[in-house]
Amino acid sequence: MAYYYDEPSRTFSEYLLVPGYSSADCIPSNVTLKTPVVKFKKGENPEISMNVPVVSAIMQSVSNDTMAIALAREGGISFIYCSQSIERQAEMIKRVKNYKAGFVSSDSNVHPDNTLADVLALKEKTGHSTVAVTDDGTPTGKFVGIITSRDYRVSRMDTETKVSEFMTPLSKIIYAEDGITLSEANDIIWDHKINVLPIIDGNQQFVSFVFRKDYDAHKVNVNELLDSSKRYIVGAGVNTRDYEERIPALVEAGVDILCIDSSEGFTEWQKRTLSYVRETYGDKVKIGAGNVVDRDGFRFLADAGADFVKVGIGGGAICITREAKGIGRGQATAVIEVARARDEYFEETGVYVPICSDGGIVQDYHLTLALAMGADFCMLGRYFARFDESPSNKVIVNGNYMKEYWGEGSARARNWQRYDSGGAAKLSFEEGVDSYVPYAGRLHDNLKISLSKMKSAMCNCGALTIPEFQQKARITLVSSVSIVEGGAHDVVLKDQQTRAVE
Ligand SMILES: NC(=O)c1ccc[n+]([C@@H]2O[C@H](COP(=O)([O-])OP(=O)(O)OC[C@H]3O[C@@H](n4cnc5c(N)ncnc54)[C@H](O)[C@@H]3O)[C@@H](O)[C@H]2O)c1
Repeated sequence: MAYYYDEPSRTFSEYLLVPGYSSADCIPSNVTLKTPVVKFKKGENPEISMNVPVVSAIMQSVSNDTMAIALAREGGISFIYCSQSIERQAEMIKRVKNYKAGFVSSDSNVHPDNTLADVLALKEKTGHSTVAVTDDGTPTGKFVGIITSRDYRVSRMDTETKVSEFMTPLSKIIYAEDGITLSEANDIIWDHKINVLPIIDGNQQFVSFVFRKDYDAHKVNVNELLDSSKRYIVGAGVNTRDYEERIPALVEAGVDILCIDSSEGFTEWQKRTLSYVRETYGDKVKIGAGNVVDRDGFRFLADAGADFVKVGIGGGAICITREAKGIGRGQATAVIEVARARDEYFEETGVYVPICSDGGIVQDYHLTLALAMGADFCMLGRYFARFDESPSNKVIVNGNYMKEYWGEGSARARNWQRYDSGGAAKLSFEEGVDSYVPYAGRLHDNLKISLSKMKSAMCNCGALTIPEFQQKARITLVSSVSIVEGGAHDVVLKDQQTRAVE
């Protein structure tokens, strides 16, 4: 006879935090959101931690190199999607690892025979007023001069004037050699009171610009997540099929952490993939696995060598696994059970295996609840898909800006042909949908607000760190009637249609 659970499985919206005592030093600016990402032994520190407890989902519409740079800048990690060719995914990883914060590859370049008219057209197109002059007009050509708005007067000059006649030549420019650190570059900018510093290699080839105005932006990102060589940390998804080719290519490209991407992690496929990593790389290559929704699944993956375990089946906004196959579990219930299993495993073995809650985050407070219930960090898809930095198109739908967002189980993602049902018969049903989400602007602005809500709630519970929060949190189930009470109620909401009476 089938096993029946005593309790229904529940989602985050069914719970609330009950505040506890907060002392005077319990203020949001004192809260740290640092959290472990990979397993560690009792008394030791994890080799990878994050400064904010969020990662972006392994999805075509969410995590590419642009998103990875933006999120690492804020202290989190993106897992670049694996539903693409190995070469393309490795290229994305390389772009993140080669990205040097503060060193900007120029998008505005001309050659000496171009004219003022060309410069003005370029400025109109890029919106940038600093133009590099290289012998071939490319961003990597031989650097011969620079043009800023101080070099020309449109009202007094013929627009056919050649660039070579009005540019500031290299002999009159302060520049620096490639290899300089950002802080050294900024010192030169300050000492010489200049706005831009060209970086040139030993052969006079142009490498990048460092701008004075970026200095403050860089300083603002106190949470940036960097490796020991000061490069951004980046993750990548892998599957349980081509791992023997894909993982070496990603490792070669410099990936910091991998995660097996699947709706269901309690499988022999995942054990084989984890064994391959341990046999080939020992503990040097970090890899998470999942997804699971119960104690047995967690223990299976922890024993198989996972560095972290991802929790959640069917909770994603674009996921229809529950409807398609009747498989899944309420996200809150899954996190609570797996967190208990993680603590029990830690007691028994002295090894702490972090868990990641994947899916089901609709409101910002759901993130806070997931952490309170024991998640070490959360993976989000829809949340990040809404931002400028996600790879998908921005479109206008019924007069509103939207971003496209599609599931990895949708036909759109699966067009990248890796899926079959394990044999000759192709999977003929979808487990994800193709959709729009409201466009929300820059990642930095949105994440700042979400995390400040989290810090504020932690303070209400008297906690300054995530582990302390998990110890102190008191969580209550709410009745359906009190959920109504929690929203705006018994008032007439004002909207754009409301007109003042003169
Ligand atoms: N988290 C969720 O709730 C959820 C739900 C649905 C889909 N998804 C996403 O959709 C995508 C597809 O998920 P999935 O579970 O279908 O992918 P999957 O690749 O893990 O599994 C697809 C099928 O292939 C089989 N399989 C896996 N490795 C194999 C191997 N080496 N040899 C033979 N057969 C093998 C599996 O048993 C399964 O039947 C993933 O990106 C996943 O994250 C997520």
